Amino acid sequence: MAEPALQCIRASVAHGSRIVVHELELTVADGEVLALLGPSGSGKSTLLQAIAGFLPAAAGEIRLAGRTVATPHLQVAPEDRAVAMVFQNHALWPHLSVLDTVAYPARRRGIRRRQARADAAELLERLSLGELADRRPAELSGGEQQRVGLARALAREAGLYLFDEPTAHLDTHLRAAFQSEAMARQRATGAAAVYATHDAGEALAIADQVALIDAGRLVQLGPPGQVYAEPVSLWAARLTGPASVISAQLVALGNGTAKVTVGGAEAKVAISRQVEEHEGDRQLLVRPDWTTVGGPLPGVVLASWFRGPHTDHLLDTPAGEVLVREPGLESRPAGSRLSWDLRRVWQVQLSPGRSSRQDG
Ligand SMILES: Nc1ncnc2c1ncn2[C@@H]1O[C@H](COP(=O)(O)OP(=O)(O)OP(=O)(O)O)[C@@H](O)[C@H]1O
Repeated sequence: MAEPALQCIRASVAHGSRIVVHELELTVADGEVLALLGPSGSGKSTLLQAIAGFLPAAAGEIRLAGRTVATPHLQVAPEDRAVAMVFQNHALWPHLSVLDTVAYPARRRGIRRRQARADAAELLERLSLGELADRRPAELSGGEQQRVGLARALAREAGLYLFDEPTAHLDTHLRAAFQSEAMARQRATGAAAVYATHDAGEALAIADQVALIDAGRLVQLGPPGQVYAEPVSLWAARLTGPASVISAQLVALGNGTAKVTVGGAEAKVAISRQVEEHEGDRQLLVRPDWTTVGGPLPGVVLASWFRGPHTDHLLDTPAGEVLVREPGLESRPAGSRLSWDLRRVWQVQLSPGRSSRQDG
């Protein structure tokens, strides 16, 4: 079997004498995308810098394609690691046109000038940068410079791409274009990727595995659907999306279903096996997309937010406040009654997580 693209084995990383990444265990298979999701200051960039070779490992080991590149006694130079680091901000060479900037990685690989420029032009088109091809960095806006830097990073060939919040300053549509281009490249080349972000939607959309990082420690690791539906703590639940916690009675009915009682009314919900083991009066996690408007449960509208594809209503219910979701634009006046239904719940550990920091 092929060696994993990346293995962090109890890897710790420090800035000076301060350890900021603690004994991290991670494996990224060939072709896999791992999202590092954590609040600002949780250590995402620090970990990427250690993987890229800009920072040493304070403890443990980092392997790339089976080769040890970092231990406390070894630090293989960045240029000798087959990784491409994609930052938020890239320094561009002032004398090169956008086209030649993006053609540069291919030229370095020995590809002929005409071919390299043709490939670069195609990549620029796909990233909606075609019109800038002849300009120099001084003639670009800050956001355009950033996108050219991203294009140049994508033009590199590597076994592992490291993305450090690459879309943080991009407009929504450019963000989507960059994400789809980055993922298409990564799939086409069979490379693996580690993608650091504090945007849960982005992490869940692009990743095969999501690692939740809090204060330099791994809190949860799993496929997007699992970290979203089965967060290990309230902190993990809030990091991965909107969540309400209700106090309600839960009785398991078998076959992954249960009855939840709210103010004397009942809803039949889906549960995972872990929830079944804990039936009785519970603190239950409810995602807005696990609810529908209309149904057996009572509530009164406290506030509503139109979000484009859907409207979220905050309801006061006998089980506590719940965010309920309805497709489209629906105005429901504050104080009006709104019945609702519940399709799924998750038993949540109410400890906020390892750190006292909540949402960064
Ligand atoms: N060059 C540095 N010297 C000293 N401490 C640093 C340095 N860079 C980062 N730190 C500290 O290390 C910790 C982790 O920072 P890091 O930049 O890795 O977090 P992050 O998750 O990438 O945050 P962000 O999302 O804001 O980029 C923070 O406490 C930060 O203050």
